[in-house]
Amino acid sequence: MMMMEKSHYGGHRRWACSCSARLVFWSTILIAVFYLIFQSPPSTSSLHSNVKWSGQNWEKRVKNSAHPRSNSKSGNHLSVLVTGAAGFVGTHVSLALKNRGDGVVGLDNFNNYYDPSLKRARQKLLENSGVFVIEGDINDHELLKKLFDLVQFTHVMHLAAQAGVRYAMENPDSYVHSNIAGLVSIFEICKIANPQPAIVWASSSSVYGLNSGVPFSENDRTDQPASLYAATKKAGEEIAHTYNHIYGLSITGLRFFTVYGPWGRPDMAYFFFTKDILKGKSISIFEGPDHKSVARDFTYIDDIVKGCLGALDTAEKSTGSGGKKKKPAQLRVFNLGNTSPVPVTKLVSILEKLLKVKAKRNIQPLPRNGDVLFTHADVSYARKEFGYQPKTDLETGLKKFVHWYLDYYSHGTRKNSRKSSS
Ligand SMILES: O=C(O)[C@H]1O[C@H](OP(=O)(O)OP(=O)(O)OC[C@H]2O[C@@H](n3ccc(=O)[nH]c3=O)[C@H](O)[C@@H]2O)[C@H](O)[C@@H](O)[C@H]1O
Repeated sequence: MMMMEKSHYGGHRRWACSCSARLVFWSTILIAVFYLIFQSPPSTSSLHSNVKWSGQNWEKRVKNSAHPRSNSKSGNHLSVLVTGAAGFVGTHVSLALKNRGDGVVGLDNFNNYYDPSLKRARQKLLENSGVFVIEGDINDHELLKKLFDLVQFTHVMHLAAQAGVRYAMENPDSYVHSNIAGLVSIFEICKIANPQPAIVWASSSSVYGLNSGVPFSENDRTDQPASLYAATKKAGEEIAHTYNHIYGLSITGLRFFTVYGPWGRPDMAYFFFTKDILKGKSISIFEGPDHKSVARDFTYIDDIVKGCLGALDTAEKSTGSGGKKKKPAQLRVFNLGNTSPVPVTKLVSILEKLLKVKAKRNIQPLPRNGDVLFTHADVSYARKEFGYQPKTDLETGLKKFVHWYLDYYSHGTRKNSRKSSS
């Protein structure tokens, strides 16, 4: 009996306990839900600005980095904001500008589209050369405002973008976010800056889409893009026209043709072919209908850098102020290619020779995922305007790439087991 009573009493207490525990549990959940619904979380930008983008030290670093050397080799004394500075082209262009004495501030969001540790390594390289790279997004208006309040940039080299033609089918939003919204965000801040900087930005050879007439000239049609990537770059060129027309921004678009070289992008074929050949993994080589070879006008990074600097140096000043245009401003688009397309099969043969490893070739029909059959640049306009003349053939350029690749990744595995990305 006693036992029963005890147990009854014990049972009641357990019931009461579990009841109040449940009450506490559900009220916590309820409070959390209310909090999530009715409290807007602090914006990431303000969070960041408190932590990373303020303080005298931060401002000093920005200003120092932006300041051109008085004995600048170019004699131009540019102060350039380079977006996408920890990217492949961004790193090389930033270094070249800094080395000749121009001021450079880098901006990069270090996203994980490909191995961010490669971007961090590039950042280290830049910081060793005196280029401060700010971690932030081109869509962060508050950060851009802060930067433009601190520095009177003479130029913006806008290279931040979502790259890759095939990835657009997996993640279309990121192309709209970076290549459309991000571009508008950059134009908006430049539009209200006083004085307005001149802008040079990365368009793409992919705007030529399904065109069949070669070589591709800037005057050719660009209304048949084969990928969303290409479509966002084409849209960017139209948006550039609008900002030039309404606000007097001086804008130059550069159509890059399959840029490769040391510190390159791991999502590009020459890069992951190298990785896979070394690992003994098979590589897919695309071919066109009737076994037609697919070819690209592969362009070495040093040639592209020269083109970027040429475009910056010949960019005229913007003509607007206070958000209003005073008179017509410069609007240009240039092809920056190598002018000699090479079949992808030949690219693979060169890699085999340099790596001394036979590739396991898996020939596949070109998937309908954004790729085009061939690209080929006519660069006569860039040659005329700023003496652009590509000098590096594919074999010479790949040799330099392979040298860097082996050095970078063998050091990585030995010293800090850095993984090569895919
Ligand atoms: O000029 C540009 O505007 C673009 O250049 C670059 O695009 P692409 O020219 O397509 O380079 P990339 O992917 O290296 O493929 C190279 C070749 O390998 C073939 N390819 C590719 C993958 C594969 O598995 N097999 C294969 O044969 C493939 O069919 C192609 O023929 C940039 O990535 C892009 O961001 C943009 O800047």
